[in-house]
Amino acid sequence: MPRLSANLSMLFQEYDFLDRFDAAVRAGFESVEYVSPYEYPADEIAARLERAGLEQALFNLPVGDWAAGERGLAVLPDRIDEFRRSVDTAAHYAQALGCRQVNCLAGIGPQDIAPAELETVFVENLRYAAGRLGEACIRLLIEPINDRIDMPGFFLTGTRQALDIIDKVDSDNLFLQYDIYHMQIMEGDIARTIEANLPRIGHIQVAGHPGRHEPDIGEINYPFLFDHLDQIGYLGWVGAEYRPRGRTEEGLGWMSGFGGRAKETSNAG
Ligand SMILES: O=C(O)C(=O)[C@H](O)CO
Ligand SMILES: [Mg+2]
Repeated sequence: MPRLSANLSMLFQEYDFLDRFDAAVRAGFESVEYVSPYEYPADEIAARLERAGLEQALFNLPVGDWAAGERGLAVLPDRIDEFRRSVDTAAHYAQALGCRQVNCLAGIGPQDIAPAELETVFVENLRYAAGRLGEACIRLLIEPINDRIDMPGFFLTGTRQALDIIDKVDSDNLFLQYDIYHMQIMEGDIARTIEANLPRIGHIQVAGHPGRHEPDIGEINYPFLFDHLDQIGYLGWVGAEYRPRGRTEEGLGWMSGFGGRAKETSNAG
């Protein structure tokens, strides 16, 4: 069974944000992740992590004005200075939280700017950020996200596109964040894609589809995929990034259930 990280932007919303850390460890998670730590002082979050004995698996670079619909700054030609400052902010938080990797959301590009121009901005921003974060021993990740349901207009939507961009950036500090839920919607072929790109994958996330609920609801065979991750030697975190159907604690049966079911699968084979 891979090591699990609780995504506190989606799980445990029954609690105030800072109380979600204790809830996560009570439920059996070893680490946490979330969209944004920046609303809280870094030392306050660090104290919650330490008290709970949790690792900080990941968070995002500042994403812009989320409530206004922004989903990252990295492709926006008129926000390059802000993007660069945001990298410093993320490095400060990552160091305070002992976090070894951060995810850069590409963003939603203005419709009147050609994709090729957005990509040029993205590549240059990523090259800057990968270098700056590398100096602090923090890995940079990019995550393709589905633009069919969750983020219409999002710039980065597929594995091939992400790997091409990583190649163009040409840094040894830029990795893929592979969110199985998004990639099931956009392209499928999950197990083979992960295996083929294992050294380039820095983080994996899970949710059921359709609905983005618990991983044991829907069409994706997570018992098989978790077993596969163990067999191919994936050593990173698997982030539980889903919208619980009810109270978070009541839907956590998958955490123990998958270990047993995955073992049965391999015994049967
Ligand atoms: O939406 C997702 O899948 C993400 O992981 C983004 O980084 C938002 O947290
Ligand atoms: Mg994700």
